[in-house]
Amino acid sequence: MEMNGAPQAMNETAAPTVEARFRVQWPGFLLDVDLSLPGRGVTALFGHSGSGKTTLLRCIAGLERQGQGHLSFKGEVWQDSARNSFVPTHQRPLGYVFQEASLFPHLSVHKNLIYGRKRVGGAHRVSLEQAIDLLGIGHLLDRMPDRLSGGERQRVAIARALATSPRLLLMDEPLAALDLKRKGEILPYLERLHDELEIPVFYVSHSPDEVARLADYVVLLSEGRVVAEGGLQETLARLDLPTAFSEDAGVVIEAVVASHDDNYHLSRLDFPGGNVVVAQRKEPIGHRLRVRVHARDVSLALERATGTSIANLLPATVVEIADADTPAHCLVRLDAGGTPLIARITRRSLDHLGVARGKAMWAQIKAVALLGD
Ligand SMILES: Nc1ncnc2c1ncn2[C@@H]1O[C@H](COP(=O)(O)OP(=O)(O)OP(=O)(O)O)[C@@H](O)[C@H]1O
Repeated sequence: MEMNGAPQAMNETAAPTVEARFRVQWPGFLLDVDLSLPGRGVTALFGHSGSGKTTLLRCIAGLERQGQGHLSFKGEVWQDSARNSFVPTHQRPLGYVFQEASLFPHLSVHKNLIYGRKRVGGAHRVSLEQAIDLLGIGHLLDRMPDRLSGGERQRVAIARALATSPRLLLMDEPLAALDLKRKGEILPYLERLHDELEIPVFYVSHSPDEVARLADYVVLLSEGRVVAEGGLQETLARLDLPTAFSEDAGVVIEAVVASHDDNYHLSRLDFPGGNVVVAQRKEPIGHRLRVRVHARDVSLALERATGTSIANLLPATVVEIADADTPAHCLVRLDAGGTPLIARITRRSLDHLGVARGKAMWAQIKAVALLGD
């Protein structure tokens, strides 16, 4: 199980306000999508390398003119190929953050930020101070870009994109060029953006961890097509998607810190359908957290086990059984009082326990790992 300070809106799927239809043909590749995306929160564009994530983001930015497309943002039409209308990139109110921060090398951090800001003129929805504060770069303003670490450079690039007061923020694997440690440093800032700004973010990633941590809505792409789209929790719990076959298969639960046990250094996190006890958290009672439960860390029992060191037992009903990545295993989707869980168990256990749809069982969450601490 993994957890982090959570974005708040995981289960709220706002009315679709970004309508995107594109058909772009490259030699040997066709992007063909028809999407209705939420106009708030973080939408992850997720898929393997070459699935078309960047091409889709570039289409939304107006950087791909060839091909057919229709794009409307909150009722404003940015592209309608059938009517030959196309709002050029520089007139679209968007910020774009690339894998590698592209700062002007001859300008200080502060001047880089000001430069981006000048471009938009009047309407400033995000103040410069707010952008600096959100990304924690106040102490870096006088530095030149070549004196920044990779993570700091990327934070400046994100602040610069924000300083342009975008109505839509596009991020193309903003953490891809960073090592694990730097990624860990930047993720909390991205979470803050999510929590504190109203700007919708389209976030390209092929990292299940990043998606679990940041996204509210997920678009799964494969070979230029949309394989699935929907709220994060429902989409991760689907057994018919390639995500279910990966090492990282599992669900995300939104929980609330319910109590702390100072004696044993534990905290209890509540969610619809139950609770889990984890190593003590620093967040106050009432704080919302995202909890990631990997399928490989969930086992099943017929009865509530006693005399075991396993603490986290939840009553759950079997909803669906599907193949897993090896013939020896299968995936079982469970409903724990409204919260979906996936267990990866052996076929032998499946038969042995008589696991079947509708059966009431106990799910045991075996391992607890924390993400983002
Ligand atoms: N300008 C272009 N001309 C020709 N082919 C292109 C062009 N841009 C992208 N492609 C091809 O389109 C396909 C999708 O590429 P895209 O970069 O959108 O995928 P991706 O999912 O973002 O991949 P990655 O995760 O590796 O960045 C790839 O096969 C790529 O080679």
